[in-house]
Amino acid sequence: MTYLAELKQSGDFLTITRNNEFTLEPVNFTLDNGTLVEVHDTGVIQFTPAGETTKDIVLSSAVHGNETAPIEICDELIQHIITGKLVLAQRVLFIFGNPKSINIGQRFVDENLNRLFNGAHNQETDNPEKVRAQKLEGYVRAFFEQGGDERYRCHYDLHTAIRGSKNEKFAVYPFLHGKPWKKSQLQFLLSCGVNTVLMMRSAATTFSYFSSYQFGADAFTIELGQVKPFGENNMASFAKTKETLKALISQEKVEYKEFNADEFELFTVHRTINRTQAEFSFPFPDSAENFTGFSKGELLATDGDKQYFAEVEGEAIIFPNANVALGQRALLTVVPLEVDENFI
Ligand SMILES: O=C(O)CCC(=O)N[C@@H](CCC(=O)O)C(=O)O
Ligand SMILES: [Zn+2]
Repeated sequence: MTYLAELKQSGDFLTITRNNEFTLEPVNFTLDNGTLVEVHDTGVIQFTPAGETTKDIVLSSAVHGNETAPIEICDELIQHIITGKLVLAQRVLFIFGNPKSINIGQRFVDENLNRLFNGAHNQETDNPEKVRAQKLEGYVRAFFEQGGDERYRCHYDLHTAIRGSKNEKFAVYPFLHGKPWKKSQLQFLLSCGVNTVLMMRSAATTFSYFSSYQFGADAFTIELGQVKPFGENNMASFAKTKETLKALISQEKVEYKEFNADEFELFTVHRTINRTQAEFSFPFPDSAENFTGFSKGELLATDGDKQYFAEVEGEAIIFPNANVALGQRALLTVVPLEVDENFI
């Protein structure tokens, strides 16, 4: 096996993944501490500690290849696990989503991988991202099903945003179909340095929605800052996230501080604006940050002949992107949300 010795010695699964953009022969081996290591495919590595575990945890990064900070965080965790510096107490599946897009330093190669989950890859024409989405769904399904449905499940899909954000770190809570939002998850996020959460109001084809909807996992898309090339991330700004993730995977039980609504900024989606026309534009510059609020009546976007104006005072913009494919989300707008009986 060509890469096995290298993996055992360095733990550098990221480089092995980058050197094998589309496939990698599966291998497995056991660490001195008894943890079983299983490489299922390029970018997909599973760890099963020898002792009793209670949680099945998925940590994904590189669903967008140019979002390097999450890749660096997961790379370090994987290396520490394989070299024995970090001893796991829980089952963990790490995923580097789109290896080729890491290598070309782009969000995606042919198509945005994070619009292809929950079956959305089942379209007539194939491309590598559709194939990958289908395979990743299979690995996540096998991982959760192998654990069994009595166990605790979570999936944190780590990203960085294209624009700067007034609230630097924030998370997207996928639509729960009426189930309550969990304060304990907000406490986990706060411990990661994330105090801002957007509650989605509809089904999606994102990776986090897939794990939430199909497997009842506590799942989030977590935006950890702004996109930067490798080597340009200020890793100090990710220290809390890294420590919290380490604790999650290496401890039997983690205690977070008591919930206090005042420590959070919560938002709910007001609406989604899709690009339907080739001529699509925003009236604000690329420097306009996520969470910038608009006054009622101000122009938000122009899609062909249709203009969208802010419907409520303070309607704030998230993920504006005029370059998305036709039919895709070009902008989310959000409004504040108070903690009420829908939180448990
Ligand atoms: O900054 C941007 O415009 C996009 C950052 C990003 O990749 N965000 C995710 C959010 C996924 C979700 O809605 O849960 C995405 O657009 O895929
Ligand atoms: Zn992303």
